[in-house]
Formats: sequence, C-alpha cells, structure tokens
Amino acid sequence: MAREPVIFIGAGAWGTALAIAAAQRQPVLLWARDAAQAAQMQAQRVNARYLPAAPWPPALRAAGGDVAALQDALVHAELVVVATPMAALRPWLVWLGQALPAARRTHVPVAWLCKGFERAQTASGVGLLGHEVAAEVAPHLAVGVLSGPSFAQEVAAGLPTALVAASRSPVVRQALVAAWHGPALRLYANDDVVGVEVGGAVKNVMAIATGLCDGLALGHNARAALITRGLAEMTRLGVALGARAETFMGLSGLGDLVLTATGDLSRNRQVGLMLARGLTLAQAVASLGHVAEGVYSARTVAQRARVLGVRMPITDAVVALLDGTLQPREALAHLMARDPVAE
Ligand SMILES: NC(=O)c1ccc[n+]([C@@H]2O[C@H](COP(=O)([O-])OP(=O)(O)OC[C@H]3O[C@@H](n4cnc5c(N)ncnc54)[C@H](O)[C@@H]3O)[C@@H](O)[C@H]2O)c1
Ligand SMILES: O=P(O)(O)OC[C@H](O)CO
Repeated sequence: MAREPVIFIGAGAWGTALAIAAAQRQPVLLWARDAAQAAQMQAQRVNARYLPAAPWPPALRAAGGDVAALQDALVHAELVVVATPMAALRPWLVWLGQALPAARRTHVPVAWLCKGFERAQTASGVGLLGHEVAAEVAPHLAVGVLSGPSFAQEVAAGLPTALVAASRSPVVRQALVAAWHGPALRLYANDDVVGVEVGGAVKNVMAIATGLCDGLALGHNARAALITRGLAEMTRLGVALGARAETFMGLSGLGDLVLTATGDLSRNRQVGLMLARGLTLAQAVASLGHVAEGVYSARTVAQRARVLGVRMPITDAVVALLDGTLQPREALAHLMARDPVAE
C-alpha cells in the first residue's frame, strides 16, 4: 500500500497545482470526491477537467470516491491540505477532527487553501472565516492556511510565485514552508491568521467590482480608485476583527488584491466582466466551471462589517449587484454619489 506523507482533499485547479508542486520533493496523494475523475487523472497523469495543461510528476497519485481509503491514507499523513471551496471546509474539518488517528490528531498539520467567508448558516447567524470554523468544530487540530497572489495555471507552469503560510503555530508555519519553498515558489510565514484570511476573502469581492468597472470601460482612474478604496475597506474590516493593519500591505492583502482585480485569469474578475456584458449571475457562474468565492462571500463580508460598524460601500454595492437590486451601471453610480468623506 502506498504511503504518501502529503494528502490533498479536493482536486480542483488550485489543489492540483499545489499537489504537483509538492510532489517534486515527496509522494503526494490527491483525493477527489468523484471516483471516475480520480481514475481518469491517475490513468492520464493530468487533471483534464480542472488543470489540463499541467502534466503530473511520478510522485503524485490520484484516488477518489472512497472516504474509507482516505481515512486509511491518513495513518501515514504528515501534512493534510483541504483544497475545496470554502463551502466544503466545515464538513471536512469536522471529519478530519475525528478521522485523523487519535495519537496524531493534535500535531499533524491541517491546512486549507480556501479564500472566503462561509455563507451565514442562519439569517441571524454570521458566516465565518476558516480559522473561526476550525476553532468551532475541531479546536484540537494543528491548523493553518495558504494564501497570497497565485493563479493555479501560473504555479503549474513553474512561473515564480510568492505565497503566505499563516498559522498561530510555528510548527505548522514551518511545515508549510518546508513543503513548498524553493526556486519557483517562495513562502513567507505569517502568524496573523485573521489578516491573511480577511485579505484572501475580501479581495475576491473587490475583483468582482473591478471586473465590472473594466467591463463598463470606466477607465484606469476608476480601476485604481476601486483597488485603493477596496484596500481601505479590507483593512478596516480586518483590524476590527483583530488583524494587524500591516498585513494588508503584504502579499495576502495588497498583493492578492492587485493580482485578482487586474489579472484576467481571475474567476472573480471574470464574474464582474460578464455581469457588465449583461449576463445574469447564474449564467456567469455556470460559464466559469470553477468556483468564484466572492459571489458566496460578499453577503457575509457585508454582514460582518455591519455587525462591527465598519463602512464597506464597495462591498455593499457588489452585494446589491449580486442580489439584483442594482444594475451594473447603477451600482457604480451609487458609489460615486456617496457623500464626501476624508480619505
Ligand atoms: N485557482 C486558483 O488559482 C486559486 C488560487 C488560490 C486560492 N484558491 C482558492 O482555493 C479554493 C479552491 O479553488 P480551486 O481553484 O481549486 O476551485 P475549482 O473550482 O477549480 O475546484 C474545486 C474543487 O473542489 C471540489 N469539491 C467541491 N466540494 C467538495 C467537497 N465537499 N469535497 C471534496 N471536493 C470538493 C470540486 O469537485 C473541485 O474539484 C477556493 O477557495 C479558491 O478561492 C484558488
Ligand atoms: O481566480 P480567483 O478570482 O479565484 O483568484 C485566484 C487566486 O485567489 C488569486 O490569488
């Protein structure tokens, strides 16, 4: 039986790209929930559905469908990466909290790649960030998050990329750095998990706004204004949630905001561009074939901001756009019509 020390749960674009990168130095198991997709990937040595241009190294193995087999593989795991959309993080953390062997549960690092807030579970409840979900459902796990400006296709092509490994545990930060840091991928450790997660979630909402702005051909001045004011919104929310302000000037804040708001590989930016062209939200989401987390996080970002008394007018405009209460041009006009405030 194979004994891979690194296990990825979820075989989309980003999980596959980072699994390929990790498999340059140690055996990696990429587990897909769809058994047929796993079998196809294993036979073809490529993820044809989610990352077709990236051939697999020999040390990467695919498996899927069977959770019992995944549980067996955990016996030898030294690092577990949850590579699903945010919506699936909670159930997987619940499962890992039980499924990891009892003797190893508190020290095998469990990291996630998701960038978002959960959708609120109830009308009155608030949606959570990944580390808040972990604290709620599996507080005994040793957890962390990978973030930073990184398109899967570029990482898979071996292009230079800098990531952030965030955790309150120095052991987890070190394990994440050791798994990937090398000539193509540079990893920076950060203990400000709140700041790193808020940056990763809010930049997706801002990328929808910037895509909309560019799709309506409103010009470079407007784009620069949205990015800058978006950074201000992100920082205000993060600081109110306990983050350090300087984290937002780093890779997981400004860095990822600039990449996602301006790079056409961004699925969130593409949602904004498509809405500007007159597609409905359902059409835009369906045509992507990949998750655009900003669509699901925007309402929660606005909700968390409201609870904390934080002003987030761009986020509010994106929520109104996604809800269909404002049309694209109205959403941007709404922003420009606000009363003057100090910068
Ligand atoms: N693609 C990127 O460049 C990139 C970069 C950095 C971060 N991220 C973040 O990583 C996360 C995943 O993004 P992606 O690009 O891989 O998405 P994707 O849409 O390409 O793939 C998502 C994958 O998750 C799987 N999945 C969904 N629910 C699942 C569940 N309950 N159990 C197991 N698998 C499940 C899907 O089958 C699919 O394979 C997102 O939160 C995204 O914001 C993506
Ligand atoms: O394609 P997006 O918009 O999900 O962005 C991907 C990454 O998060 C960019 O860092």
